[in-house]
Amino acid sequence: MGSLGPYQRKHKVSVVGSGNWGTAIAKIVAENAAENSDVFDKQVEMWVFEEKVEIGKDSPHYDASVSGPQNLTDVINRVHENIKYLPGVSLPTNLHANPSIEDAVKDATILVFNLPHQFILKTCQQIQGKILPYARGISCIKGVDVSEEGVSLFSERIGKTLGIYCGALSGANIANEVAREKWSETSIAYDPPHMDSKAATPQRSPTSSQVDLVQFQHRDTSGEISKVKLQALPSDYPPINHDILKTLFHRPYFHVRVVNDVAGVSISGALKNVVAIAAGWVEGMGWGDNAKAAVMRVGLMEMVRFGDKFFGATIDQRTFTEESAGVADLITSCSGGRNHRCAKLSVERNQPIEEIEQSELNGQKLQGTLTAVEVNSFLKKQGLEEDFPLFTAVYRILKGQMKVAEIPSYIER
Ligand SMILES: NC(=O)C1=CN([C@@H]2O[C@H](COP(=O)(O)OP(=O)(O)OC[C@H]3O[C@@H](n4cnc5c(N)ncnc54)[C@H](O)[C@@H]3O)[C@@H](O)[C@H]2O)C=CC1
Ligand SMILES: O=C(CO)COP(=O)(O)O
Repeated sequence: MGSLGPYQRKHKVSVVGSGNWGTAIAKIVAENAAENSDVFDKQVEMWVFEEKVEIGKDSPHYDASVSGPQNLTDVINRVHENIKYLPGVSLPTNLHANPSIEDAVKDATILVFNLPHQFILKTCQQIQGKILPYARGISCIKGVDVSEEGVSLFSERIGKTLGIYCGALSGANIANEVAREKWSETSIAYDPPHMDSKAATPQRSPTSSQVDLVQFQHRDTSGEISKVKLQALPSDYPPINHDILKTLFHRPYFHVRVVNDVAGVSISGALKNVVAIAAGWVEGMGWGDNAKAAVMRVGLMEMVRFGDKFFGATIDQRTFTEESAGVADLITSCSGGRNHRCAKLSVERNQPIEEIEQSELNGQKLQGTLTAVEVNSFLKKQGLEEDFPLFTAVYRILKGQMKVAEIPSYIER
């Protein structure tokens, strides 16, 4: 992409998270930052939750002069590979692994959040008041923030916690495939309040101190309406809009469609993980593809019903069928995802899925197990468990209150 116009400042991009998907997305944005150095600062920061790693003698990265466990960040910056969470994939040299979250985010105008959902709110609290007030975010997290009281989108929780606008990215994107540059599609949802489109004209008067009070569109089922002071992006930066997000995320092997439906993109990404667990169990039973297709059919219906019931006013139902974040993600997750794989192994080995997660994933985290429990606590409080029989069955099987063999009769009721 060529120059975006007469802007004097470049966007600085930071990725918060460095797991399997966190690192794959960081690779993508670092590649694009390097290729679009008129718009983006070349160096991309990636915050790493620091830990020690050992490099075995049989590894190509073994260095006899360095003995014992090493910091993961030091290893990533030395060998340009995340040997723990994305082994075997070379990372661009302009991607910098940073163990300090405050340092990693302090100058960023675009923050990409990519962590297992259980860690995101605590992580955001660590950087409250320490980011640029006019930064914008994209959440790649597949989960929803659910409590007995209500369901809210992580993009909105991040936005509220940090006082910024945050969109969402989700799609049929098994990280190991994307990182190896096998073609896939994704959906980015970005629909900031009108002030950002006004900021698209560099002629406008505005300074970094301009503050607009913006009422965020309410998508929280608890009924809470939040007002967030959203600061306009200074006009010497290229506007953060659909075009620039495409420039940042689209690769020849990673095709991006940018839409406005943040709720639809987020909800489908979260709920498909619950369905993928059921699909894995059914496959583990040796019941075959027809059975798995039945679980996926019912699961998709429940995803759509959930979105309609709790986010009806704001969601675009077409997202579930027309965007990568919908049915395409459901299909890939029920074939090659970790939730599916661990659930399948748990039936085959007659072992709890948490034990399989521990033994098979080397620190990566399942999202479907936690989401199933969180969604159930909300549905139970609403008296709606029976309206979502597959989600309820997944919860009950996880809790040992039902058996996988009961799924067919339970979801038919
Ligand atoms: N892996 C995949 O294929 C895809 C994952 N996603 C979604 O992306 C999100 C992030 O997933 P992954 O990057 O795959 O993570 P992951 O499953 O690889 O999780 C490991 C990450 O969690 C971090 N971590 C562990 N304890 C932590 C703590 N206390 N605080 C902060 N971080 C901690 C680890 O340092 C590591 O970076 C999830 O919501 C997932 O559903 C989305 C698309 C594809
Ligand atoms: O979201 C994914 C693919 O789009 C990956 O799903 P898993 O977390 O089950 O691997």
